[in-house]
Amino acid sequence: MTVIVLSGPIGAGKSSLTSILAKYLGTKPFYESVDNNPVLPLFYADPKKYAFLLQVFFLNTRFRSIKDALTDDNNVLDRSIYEDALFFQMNADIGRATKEEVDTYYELLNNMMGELKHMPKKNPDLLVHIKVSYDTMIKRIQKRGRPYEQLSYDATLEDYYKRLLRYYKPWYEKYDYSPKMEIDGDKLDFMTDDHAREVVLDQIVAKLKEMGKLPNSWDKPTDIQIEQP
Ligand SMILES: Nc1ncnc2c1ncn2[C@@H]1O[C@H](COP(=O)(O)OP(=O)(O)OP(=O)(O)O)[C@@H](O)[C@H]1O
Ligand SMILES: Nc1nc(=O)c2ncn([C@H]3C[C@H](O)[C@@H](CO)O3)c2[nH]1
Repeated sequence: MTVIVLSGPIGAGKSSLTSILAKYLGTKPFYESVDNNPVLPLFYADPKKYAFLLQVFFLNTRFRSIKDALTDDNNVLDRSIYEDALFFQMNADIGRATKEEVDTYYELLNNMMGELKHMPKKNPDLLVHIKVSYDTMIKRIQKRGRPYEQLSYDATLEDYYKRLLRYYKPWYEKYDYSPKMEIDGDKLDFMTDDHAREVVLDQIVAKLKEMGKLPNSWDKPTDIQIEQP
């Protein structure tokens, strides 16, 4: 059983790479709740009011996914519980949560992380982090087109996104729940460039091999269908 988690800023390409990887490795993809998330549009309209509620929503869905993913089978998750505190801490730092909300959040998070220690598998096998610059992030956010994420919807999102990128660097450096590797999301256009996609998949397979974590049943597929969103 092999569990891979993706990480990276908004629009970095996590869902896209999750789908590609799941097809390539023949594993099961788990996606973050976005289009079926009733709190996300409320948060972008009024971040101060909804930051805590959104975080509890995500924490709950991420906890369910990682619990399922660590229980059986080979899985790929497009973002995991390990990035949850990064988002909430950043929102708290810019005044979007009260002290009571911050304290309650961290108690809940610690409680949930404690539960993972009792799972058949305690940690993922590999974290694949997609690193992107601000320019790439914005291009991808525009390409995907969720209205409430656009700078035209709220000009203060520029600061929010730039800040998010600053929080990711130390977060990735500190992450130690599993082995990790970084993909250059600026250079490797794995959605439209076949060669770039092969480079990315080769890098991930090489890392899994080196760790002895490539599923035994795996055969390199000759072709995989890429769904353009
Ligand atoms: N490497 C890439 N090259 C070119 N386009 C990409 C790449 N990665 C993602 N995209 C495009 O950028 C957009 C955002 O990608 P995706 O939804 O996978 O990001 P994400 O990291 O899952 O975002 P979020 O954090 O918001 O869930 C999509 O339109 C996708 O097709
Ligand atoms: N505040 C906040 N906390 C989170 O844990 C979190 N995780 C994701 N998101 C937002 C980013 C994208 O708009 C969209 C898809 O990733 O959801 C979050 N927002």
